[in-house]
Amino acid sequence: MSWSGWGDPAKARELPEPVLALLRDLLGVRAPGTPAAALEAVALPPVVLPEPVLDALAKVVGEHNVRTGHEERVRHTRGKSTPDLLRMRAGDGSAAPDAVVLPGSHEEVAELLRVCSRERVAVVPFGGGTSVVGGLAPDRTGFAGVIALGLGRLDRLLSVDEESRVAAFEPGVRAPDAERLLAARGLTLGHFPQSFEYATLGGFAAARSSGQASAGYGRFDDMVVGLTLATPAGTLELGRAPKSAAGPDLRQLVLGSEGAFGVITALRLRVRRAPAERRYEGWRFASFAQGSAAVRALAQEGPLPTVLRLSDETETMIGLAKPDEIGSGRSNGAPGSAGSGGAGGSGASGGSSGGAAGSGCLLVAGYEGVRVGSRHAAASAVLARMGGEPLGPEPGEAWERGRFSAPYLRDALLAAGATVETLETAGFWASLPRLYDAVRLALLGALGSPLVMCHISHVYETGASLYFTVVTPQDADPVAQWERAKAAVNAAVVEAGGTITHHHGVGRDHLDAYAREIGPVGAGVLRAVKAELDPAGILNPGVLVPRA
Ligand SMILES: Cc1cc2nc3c(=O)[nH]c(=O)nc-3n(C[C@H](O)[C@H](O)[C@H](O)COP(=O)(O)OP(=O)(O)OC[C@H]3O[C@@H](n4cnc5c(N)ncnc54)[C@H](O)[C@@H]3O)c2cc1C
Repeated sequence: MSWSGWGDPAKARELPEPVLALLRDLLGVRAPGTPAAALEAVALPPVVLPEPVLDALAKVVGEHNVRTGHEERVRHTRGKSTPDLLRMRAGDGSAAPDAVVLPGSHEEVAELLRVCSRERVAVVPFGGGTSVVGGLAPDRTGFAGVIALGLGRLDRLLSVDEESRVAAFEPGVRAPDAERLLAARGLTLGHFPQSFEYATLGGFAAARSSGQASAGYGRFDDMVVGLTLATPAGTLELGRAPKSAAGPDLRQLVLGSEGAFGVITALRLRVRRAPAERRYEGWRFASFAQGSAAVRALAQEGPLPTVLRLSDETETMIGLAKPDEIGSGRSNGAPGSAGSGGAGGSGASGGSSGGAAGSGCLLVAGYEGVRVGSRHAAASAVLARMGGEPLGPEPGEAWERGRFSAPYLRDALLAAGATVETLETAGFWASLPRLYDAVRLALLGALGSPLVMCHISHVYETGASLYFTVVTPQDADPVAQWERAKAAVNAAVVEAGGTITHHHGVGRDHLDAYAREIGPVGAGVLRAVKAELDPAGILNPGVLVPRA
């Protein structure tokens, strides 16, 4: 993983000329961004953890598994939000941990938590490091130091109960490895977030992740049937049965706990048969409102495809649903041109022309697993009844090919002088149009005339999430510029009655808005749980739990 950007450096992407022209002509991006500092030049604070404490940690995990080297600390500094990347590119490593500690078992995690509670060392559970909400940069005030608890050594598939369709994993297993291990038995989790290449199972549970195929496989929290949580107060073992009436479901207290209540050291996950058949395709709707009504009809009346994604007019026009094709020539050239959105041009192979070039909204529907033919036929009838125009397989297959590509564009955009960031929320169907308008207006108010794109890709009978991508020229202080925009959006989401996050989590970036969302009683409940499980307050301080 690139330390100052996203993903495998070998897959880094240059911006093609049409995209540079778009940045110049449409957005007014004039100057390139500051080039990324060299890794050796990142300024880190001195290691303040006293030697005896480092020795005590080494006694638990072995000397080799307590790392204080420059590169190791840089690679465990912050997550992968755009402000995180802007700070890292500028050589600002001020949030670095003093040490990276790598436990190899539940018992070692439990013992580390005891040592750290005693020595007042803050502990940041670190999975794939892909947090986009400031979940890996704790408030170190009052602590003797901070360690990143790297979970990469806890990377085993523990067991598979094929009869119950439950697989047990350690938390540091990355998503591609989980899929590979399950595929060997003909199984799948079906969890494919855009951070798939690097994020871990423990991180998915801790942040209540939701993947691109959530319509078919559910959110990650739907997949978790059991958990083991190491806390300073002892171990919590949860999940004796799929469902239970034995009081409140404490699993829900661990899901989304973002490392603030304990460290997830094992997960038992519902798995499914790997799909034998897959079918992806595109549809065109005249407007986002018309497409939303169609998506709602599928969510409420069924049948739901496995993947369902509706881009608004701007996202369709830019072609973000098919990032692999931006500027590649495969999509008729320039983003914003007819074919790039898939609503009209080249995407029409196998279907009708899709109407006016570049107009309307692209819907991608993917069907996987069993009864693909009959589900496709029934869902297609609903989409056609709701005004959809079939575009054939190409736009859907193009989306599937490029589904993990978009984050690689972000680094090139930052280097070119544009800030690009994503925001997400969710609400009930009846409030969704108001939420959509509120977020867009907040962004326009804060940033002037940014490019704002949106899609719906997680749907429920009662509502859906809205996922925005924003591109704007960087000013002299792009971090402060983005923080102003983010504060405006957070306020607008709360005001419009949406939730502050559908799947990215709370971290530090959403903490104030989250406190408003749950109110003083809710915040008090979280503080009480934290006080019980983590009396010394060492676990990810400043993340998730609102201060009194
Ligand atoms: C380019 C990009 C695309 C993304 N796309 C999606 C998407 O499509 N859907 C989505 O849901 N999210 C997405 N995310 C957000 C992110 O990938 C998720 O939040 C993911 O769940 C984080 O997993 P991780 O292993 O990287 O966790 P980390 O980033 O390492 O940690 C996240 C939080 O969980 C805590 N934590 C991690 N592991 C444990 C553990 N074992 N026990 C207790 N606490 C733990 C950490 O302390 C932190 O607070 C994206 C992020 C990026 C950068």
